[in-house]
Formats: sequence, C-alpha cells, structure tokens
Amino acid sequence: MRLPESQVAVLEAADATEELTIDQVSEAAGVPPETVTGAVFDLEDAGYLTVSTDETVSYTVTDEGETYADDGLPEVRLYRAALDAGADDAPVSMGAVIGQADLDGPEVDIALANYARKGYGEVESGQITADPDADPATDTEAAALRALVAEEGSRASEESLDDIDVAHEDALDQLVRRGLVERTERTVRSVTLTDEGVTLLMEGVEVAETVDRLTPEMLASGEWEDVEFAAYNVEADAPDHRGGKVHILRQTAERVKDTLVGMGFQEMDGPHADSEFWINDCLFMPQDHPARTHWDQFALDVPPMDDIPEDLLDSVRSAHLEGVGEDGDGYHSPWTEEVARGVDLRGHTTSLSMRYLSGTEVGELDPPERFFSVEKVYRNDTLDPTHLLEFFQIEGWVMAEDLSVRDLMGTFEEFYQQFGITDLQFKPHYNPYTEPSFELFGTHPETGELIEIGNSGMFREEVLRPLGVECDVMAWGLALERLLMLMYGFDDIRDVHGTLCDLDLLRDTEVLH
Ligand SMILES: N[C@@H](Cc1ccccc1)C(=O)O
Repeated sequence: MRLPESQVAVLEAADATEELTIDQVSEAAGVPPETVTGAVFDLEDAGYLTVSTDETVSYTVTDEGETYADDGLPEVRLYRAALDAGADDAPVSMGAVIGQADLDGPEVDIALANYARKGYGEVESGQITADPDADPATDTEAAALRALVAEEGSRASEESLDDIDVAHEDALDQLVRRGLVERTERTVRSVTLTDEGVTLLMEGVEVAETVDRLTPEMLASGEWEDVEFAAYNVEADAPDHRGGKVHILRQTAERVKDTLVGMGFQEMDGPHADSEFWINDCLFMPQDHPARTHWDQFALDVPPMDDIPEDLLDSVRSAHLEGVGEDGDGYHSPWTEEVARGVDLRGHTTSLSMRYLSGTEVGELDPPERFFSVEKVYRNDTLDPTHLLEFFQIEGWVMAEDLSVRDLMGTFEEFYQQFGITDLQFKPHYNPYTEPSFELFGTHPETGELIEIGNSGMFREEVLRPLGVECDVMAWGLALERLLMLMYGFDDIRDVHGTLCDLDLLRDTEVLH
C-alpha cells in the first residue's frame, strides 16, 4: 500500500492501545500539527484511525495575579488592616486603614470594588467596617489563585483544580473577570490505530511520492502527467490567522453609500465643527430652544465663524423674528448674530443639508435633486446601550415639486428593504424644522423590541424660504448604528464602539454587498 508521506508518518507514530494527541503524534512523527491533523482526517476516513475529541479548559495566572498570589488580594489586605484598626468594633476612617494595608494606586480601587461584594464589611462616607465573621482563609478566589500558582508553570487543568478542592466555577470566573487569570479553551483530538490500521502496518506501507503544487517546470517538461497530486483536506484544522479588516460600521457605511448612490443620490461633505447658524438657526430652532444648550450640544471655545453669507444671515434672522409668508409669525424671543456665529460640534448632519440647500456648496440647485451623507455627529447624551456621545447619521433629502409624505415613506421602504428590513413603522413626531414629521421604527431581530431608527419630515417654509428654496424638500436623519443592530442582532451599541466592543462580533460579522 502506498500512502502520502505525512499519512505514513502518522500511522507509524500512532498506537493501537494508547490514545495519542495530535501534538504527541506531531512530535513523534516530526511533522507539524496542521499536517498531522490533515493526515489524521484522511486516515480516519479510510478507516485506519479513530479520532476522539476532548474540549479542555486551562487557566494561566497573569502577572497581576502572580503579584496578588504573593502579597494577598487587595481586599484581603484591606480586611486585615481594618481588623487591626478595630473596624470590627466600630467604623474606622478609610484613609488610615488604606495606609496600613499598604495599598497603592489602582489597588485601592480594586480593594474597594471587591470588599463589600465578598462580605468583608462595608465602606460608606469615608468610614470602613469589618465583619468579624468574615474569614480570608475561606476566600475562594484567593484559594483558587494560590492553587493555580502552585501548579507547575502556573498552568492547571480543570481536573487538577478539582483535586485541590477549590474549583468553584464562580471563583475562577471572578478571577478571569478581574484579569488575574486567563482562560483558554482548546479542542484536543486524540488518535488510536484501528484493527485495519494495525493490519495495514503489518502488511507494510510505502511512501507515495505526491506533489502538492503544480510548477511551470512540470508543465513545460510534461512531468505533470505522471506525478500523483496530494489531495487538499479543506476540513483540516488550521491555525487562526486574524488579519486587520475594515470595521463593520465602516463597511456598512460604505454599503449605505452605494445603496443611496444607486438610488440617484449625490454625497454631501462638510465640517464636523460648524457654526450654530448652520446647525440650528437655519433649521428654525429658536436660540433659546432647550436642545441648544450645553446639556445637548458640545460648544467649542474657538473664534466665531465669520464666513456666513450676509444675505442668508439676514433672511434667517428675519424668519426667526418675523416669520415667513403673509401669515407668518416669528418666535418672540431674542436672536443674536453672536449666538449664530458660535461654533459647536454638529449634533446632526442636517447642517450639511442646510449648506447644500442654500446654494453655498454646489451652487443653485435645479429640482429634482437628491443628496445624502453618512457622517459622524456628536451629542452630549448619557451613555447607555443605545446612546453614545458620537454616532453616524445617514442624512438625506430630496428636492422636487409636489412631494408628499407618501414619497418619504416609499423612499424609506425602498432603502431599508435593501438591508432586509421590511417591517418599518412610522410615528408622528415634532421637529421645529419639519411639518409633518415622523419617526421610524424597526423591530430588533433578537429582542423583538421596537427601536427608533430615524427621524424625518418635510422641511417647513420657515426653513426653505430663507435658503431661497421654492419647491418641496423631504428630509431625514437615520442612525447607522441602529441599522447595524437590526442587521446583525446585537443590542448594545457599545458592542461596536469603544473599549467594551465585542471583538468576536467585529471579527466574525460579514457585511455583504
Ligand atoms: N436632524 C434630525 C433628523 C432630521 C433631518 C432632516 C429632517 C428631519 C429630521 C435628527 O438629528 O434627529
């Protein structure tokens, strides 16, 4: 029997009675583990080997963990110092106890974060108490850490931890969460020779000369006709290689751009830090509107913007003070150029729509016109699963004669359908700059919750006339991150942004065009 070299090496290294892991076979046969794995699958298919699979978990103590294994966990040190200071009798001042516990810098926070959780006592308004019944000797985290360090080379399998009687899953989980221990999961395959395998070896196997790639020389010489090619095993385990890739948010932004370009839109571009004039005043937002305070927007301490066209400044001021049209009425509140020229981080990209609609970016517009942007905006929001201080807005507008809300709804349906979202819901809404206005909702694929994905409406006269626009304009601002949530089913925006992001989600998600 003739077999490829790697298979012969594996057969010869394997045993009929003793299970050997791929690594052991690799070492014995002098063949790399990936090659062994490939050969093992082929030999298993041919019936010469059986393969068993074992999932193993191993734990490694980190440098920080090593330090605490020597010096004691910060919370335990705090407890001992608190006892020494008599905090089991009456509350004692924190400052002195921390000094005594010899905790420095981040250790103080770590001690405080774990002290009450583990029942060592309470910390309140600078005073610390110690529970006299708490016992550091029964601290399962400390015990698990010691046991792991005691294991040779700081490595241990779950079984050996069981033996040392500290394998409380919770304690290990906590240590992992605290960054004191790293957990590694691995699939280990082991092989044994089958009877057929033994028979085959006794009958004798020879190495078949196989060729793993076709070369120009082989083609030229005609040698390719006589050689035997090795089959590729596409199921073999291979080491993971993780290259860099474009962030899924960026990839989706690109897809959104392509989609809108396909729908006949042109892209807008403009400053992230812009005057309040373009961000708010053009949008008929009164200068004393609650959204125009530092609670919502980030004002920048920079010189005022001086290149706002004078005639526009006048027409917008007049819209605010006197209103637009015969029956128009302005806001009866102050309007100053000083406020209008102040510079903010834009809270929406509707500032770009104003710049373009006013004719200052691409000149006078000739309806029908369609523009969009997919750009970052900044808001002084409270961080939570659906809000960040910055996010991407999909801004867009269509300028044409006789538009109606049906056109707007139809546009959204066409747009979202291309991302597989077909269950849009619309809710009447209020914006100072659109009438009518409505918010858009979609259903989260995992939680089933309705989530807001955008805001839209028909720009009102008070916005359009000062800009010199005579026909209708329908417009919107959609949240790119929310679209992403509906597409990929994550439910915390921090999974894709910032330090808490879900790396597996970012690595494994494929954005298809
Ligand atoms: N500026 C709005 C979106 C919007 C744009 C244009 C018209 C209507 C609404 C927002 O940020 O929520």
